[in-house]
Amino acid sequence: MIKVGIIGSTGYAGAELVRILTGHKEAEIVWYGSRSYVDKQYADVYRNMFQIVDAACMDDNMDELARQVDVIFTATPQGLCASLVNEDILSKTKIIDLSADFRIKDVSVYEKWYGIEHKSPEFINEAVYGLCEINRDKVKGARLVANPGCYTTCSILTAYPLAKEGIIDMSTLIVDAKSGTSGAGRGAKLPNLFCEVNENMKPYGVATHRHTPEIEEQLGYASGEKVVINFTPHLVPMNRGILATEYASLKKDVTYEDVKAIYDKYYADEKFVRVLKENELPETKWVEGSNYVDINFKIDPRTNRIIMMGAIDNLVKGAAGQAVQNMNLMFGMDEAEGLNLVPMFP
Ligand SMILES: NC(=O)C1=CN([C@@H]2O[C@H](COP(=O)(O)OP(=O)(O)OC[C@H]3O[C@@H](n4cnc5c(N)ncnc54)[C@H](OP(=O)(O)O)[C@@H]3O)[C@@H](O)[C@H]2O)C=CC1
Ligand SMILES: CC(=O)N[C@@H](CCC(=O)OP(=O)(O)O)C(=O)O
Repeated sequence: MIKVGIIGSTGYAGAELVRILTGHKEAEIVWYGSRSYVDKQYADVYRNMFQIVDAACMDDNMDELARQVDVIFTATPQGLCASLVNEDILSKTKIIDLSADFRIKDVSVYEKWYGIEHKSPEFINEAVYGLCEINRDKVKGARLVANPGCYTTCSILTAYPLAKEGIIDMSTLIVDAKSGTSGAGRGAKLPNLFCEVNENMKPYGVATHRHTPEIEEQLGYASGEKVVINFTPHLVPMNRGILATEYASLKKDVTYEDVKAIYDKYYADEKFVRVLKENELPETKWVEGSNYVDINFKIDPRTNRIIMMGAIDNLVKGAAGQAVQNMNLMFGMDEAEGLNLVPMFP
């Protein structure tokens, strides 16, 4: 049994980790980390866990945690993991960080977009960007995994095969994405109150959202060129789900069959990526509660553009599910263990 500690177990991403790991055959949570609920029963913080989790929340003592567990998930605000990690801790345990601290290789880019000083830049190079479908082999040997962001997971996986095969003009790429409100976490924030979100749809972070450089960096590796995109996120009145719609000009004359063959080349054997049938478009409802990414595309011959679409559950493939997928790879377990979550409907 792998012993697991979660720092930030009381946030939305942490709670999703608890839900998924509760059903994992080879992992056991021994540390429910919290800042605000120390000594309180976890099942009193999240009552869906009544009679399922019998443990109290514990202080975020990283040194003690590193001695006790095989892997630590940090599901905490930006900057926290970077302020805790050091060589001693990494020599005792592995870390999967759900925040952005180790996702961006250029520390000055991180500091500019996040507006904070990076406290342990010496570990950035070592960290593996944990997008399993793309970096599987590197994840297997990692001590420190940077779990990708929710918008980024969806946006990158949706465009990756076409960027990699060079059939789209990367300078024309536009990513328009919508997220449910759980993406913003459990902390009370005025823009996320019921009356502000319900019956409403709003863009935010336009031209400034911190996921922009993460998408640009990863699609830059795929295409082999510097990528600069427009990324526009929107908040929509749903609990969970991300839908990314991406537009790019085609560099070649291609048919539906050509593009489908490219997606199949990369994803036909991927358990968690479902390239849909022709004319069936991704919807957040069909992936809710699961680790799937649903992807499809449409060629628009009038504009010579391709429209790529992807849907995920932000808390599962966009956070906790992907983190568990990374853990499975790091410990040589079945990559899908704990993740055989059938999407819920309605
Ligand atoms: N929500 C999502 O869909 C996604 C989130 N993420 C990332 O996951 C991380 C967690 O996000 P999310 O769960 O949404 O956020 P929440 O606000 O819901 O939870 C934050 C968690 O961090 C803990 N925490 C806050 N401040 C501190 C601190 N100074 N020291 C220790 N613990 C602290 C909180 O503890 P307590 O409540 O006990 O005070 C809580 O458990 C973030 O980095 C986020 O960007 C990534 C992908 C998707
Ligand atoms: C709806 C909403 O507010 N979503 C969050 C993204 C959550 C996420 O993936 O965040 P990290 O990259 O920090 O891990 C946001 O836009 O900031």
